[in-house]
Amino acid sequence: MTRLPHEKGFHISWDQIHRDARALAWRLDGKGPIEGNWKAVVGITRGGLVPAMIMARELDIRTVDTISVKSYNHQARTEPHVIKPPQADIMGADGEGVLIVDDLVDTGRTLELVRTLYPKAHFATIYAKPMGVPMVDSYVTEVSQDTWIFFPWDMALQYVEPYRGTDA
Ligand SMILES: O=P(O)(O)OC[C@H]1O[C@H](OP(=O)(O)OP(=O)(O)O)[C@H](O)[C@@H]1O
Ligand SMILES: O=c1[nH]c(=O)c2nc[nH]c2[nH]1
Ligand SMILES: [Mg+2]
Repeated sequence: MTRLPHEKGFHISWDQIHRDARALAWRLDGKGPIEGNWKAVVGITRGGLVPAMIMARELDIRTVDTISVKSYNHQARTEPHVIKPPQADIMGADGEGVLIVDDLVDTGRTLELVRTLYPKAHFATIYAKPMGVPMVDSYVTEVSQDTWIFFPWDMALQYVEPYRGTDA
C-alpha cells in the first residue's frame, strides 16, 4: 500500500458536482462516434456513479452500466482490480461509442486498467490531478497532485467554531 501526502483539501458540495457533471455532459453532447451519439454510459463504481447518472440524464441515455474497480483503502493506494465488469454486449470488442465516467483521475492507475480493456471508449472525469491527465479524454477541473478531493458523499455538515472563538 502507498500512502500519498496530501497537503490540501478540496471540498466539493452536491451542488458543485451536479453543476460540473452537467457541464461535462453538455460539452460531450453530439461528440459520440455514432452520428454524434453515445451508445451507453458506464460509471466506474463507486465514485463514478453519481456523475454517470447526472450525465446520462442530461444526454438522454438510458443504457447505463457499471464497472467496479477498487484502487484505494481510504487514502492509501492499492493495486487496482476489477471486481465487476460491465455487460459484454454493451461494451462490444473495444468500448467504442461508450462514455466511461469517473469522479476523478488521480494517479491514472484506475483508468489505465480500464483503458486496456476498452481502448476505444471515451474516458471522462469531473476532476483530474496532473499525473492522471494523460489517461483522461475529457475533464472539468484540474487540482494539484497534493490535493485530496473530498466528495459530498464522504462528508457531513457539522458545527465549526467562529473565527474569533467563543467567550465560554
Ligand atoms: O487515478 P487513481 O489513482 O487510480 O484514482 C482514482 C480512483 O480512485 C477512487 O476510487 P476508489 O478506488 O477509492 O473507489 P470508490 O470509487 O469506490 O471510492 C476514485 O473514485 C477513482 O476511481
Ligand atoms: O475521495 C477521493 N479523493 C481523492 O482525491 C482521491 N484520489 C484517489 N481516490 C480519491 N478519492
Ligand atoms: Mg472510484
